[in-house]
Amino acid sequence: MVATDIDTEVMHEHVVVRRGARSSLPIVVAVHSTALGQAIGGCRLAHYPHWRDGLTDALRLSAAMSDKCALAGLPNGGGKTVVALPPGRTLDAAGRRAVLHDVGDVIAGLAGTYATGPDVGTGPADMVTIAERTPHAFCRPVDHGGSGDSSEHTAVGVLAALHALCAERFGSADLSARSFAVLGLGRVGGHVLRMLADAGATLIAGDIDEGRRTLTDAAGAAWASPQGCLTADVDVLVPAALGGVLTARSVPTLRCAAIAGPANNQLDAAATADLLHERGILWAPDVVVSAGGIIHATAVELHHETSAQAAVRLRGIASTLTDILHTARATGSTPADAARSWARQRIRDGHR
Ligand SMILES: NC(=O)c1ccc[n+]([C@@H]2O[C@H](COP(=O)([O-])OP(=O)(O)OC[C@H]3O[C@@H](n4cnc5c(N)ncnc54)[C@H](O)[C@@H]3O)[C@@H](O)[C@H]2O)c1
Repeated sequence: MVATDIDTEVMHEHVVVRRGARSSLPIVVAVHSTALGQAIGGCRLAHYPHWRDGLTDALRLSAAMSDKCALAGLPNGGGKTVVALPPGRTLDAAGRRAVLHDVGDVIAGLAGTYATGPDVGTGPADMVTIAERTPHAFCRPVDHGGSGDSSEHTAVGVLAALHALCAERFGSADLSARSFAVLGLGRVGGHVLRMLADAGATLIAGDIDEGRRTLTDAAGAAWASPQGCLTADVDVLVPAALGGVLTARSVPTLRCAAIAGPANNQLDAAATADLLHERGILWAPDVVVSAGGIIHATAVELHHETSAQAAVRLRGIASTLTDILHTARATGSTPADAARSWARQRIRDGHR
């Protein structure tokens, strides 16, 4: 069959499914696209009912990474590693090391077409272990020559996106004039809350972990339950916990005017973008908003740029989002559709 442009949008270039030689665990590495450059995407170590569910996740997440890289203007494509742990399976230190070496061997066999980083279930220290088998592992700790934890850079990107979103939705990028509900106060959400407080914004925040209340106290924010936060009567909702928070059930309960946050995969389904659009809630696509960490890490570690050059790329999130929101407004489409078209066009151009 002759490959067409449509095929390159949906087909992965290379997918490896391997039983780890040391761990006997199923390892999936999906390389979605190298049209713009080396494919990148984190290593997910998570429980799945069946390894095929891990394969499905790897295919979906690697395709989303292609969009994320294209929208971030990175010379990279999308990939993903998934280690599918059987239900209830735990790993001791030796077992973890074994599976990370197995992952490193699979990546080493890809001749540099793909590099991995941290994701759900893995962190910078795990990248050091993978790097014992392949050089294609980034986001290692600073004392191992890497750029370390990316959450603060992700938060900087979120702030850039919030400026652009407020300018489009409210006619002013001034955050001190706006109210925000930050849902999830983990590594990224905690930074975002502090930065919004520094900008003089009015704040509500919540987390399933009551221990995070100290962060709201320090930021002068009001504490709310996760549900109270989600449905707060604020200008902007900032999803910073897990994905899937915007659904056909939750959208009718929202009282915000706009949404932008770092949480990945905020929409439970593509059609939920239409529901937000119908309600007049302006949603900033998470693939654009959450890219700060990967932009910084790849710029510094893979492309050997200075921190100053990386910072310029990071601030570019604001202009990218502005372009997407303007396109969506001009064409009457959703920001999700505008972002997808933009990304696919860049990837197609890269194939030519
Ligand atoms: N860390 C990064 O650089 C980065 C980069 C891109 C995207 N993201 C995404 O941003 C989100 C946050 O990442 P993180 O690194 O801060 O994670 P994290 O694990 O440090 O924090 C997540 C927080 O959400 C809270 N939480 C979990 N379920 C919740 C719920 N139902 N309601 C309210 N709070 C809940 C947790 O208690 C925790 O405090 C994730 O979706 C992640 O995939 C993170």
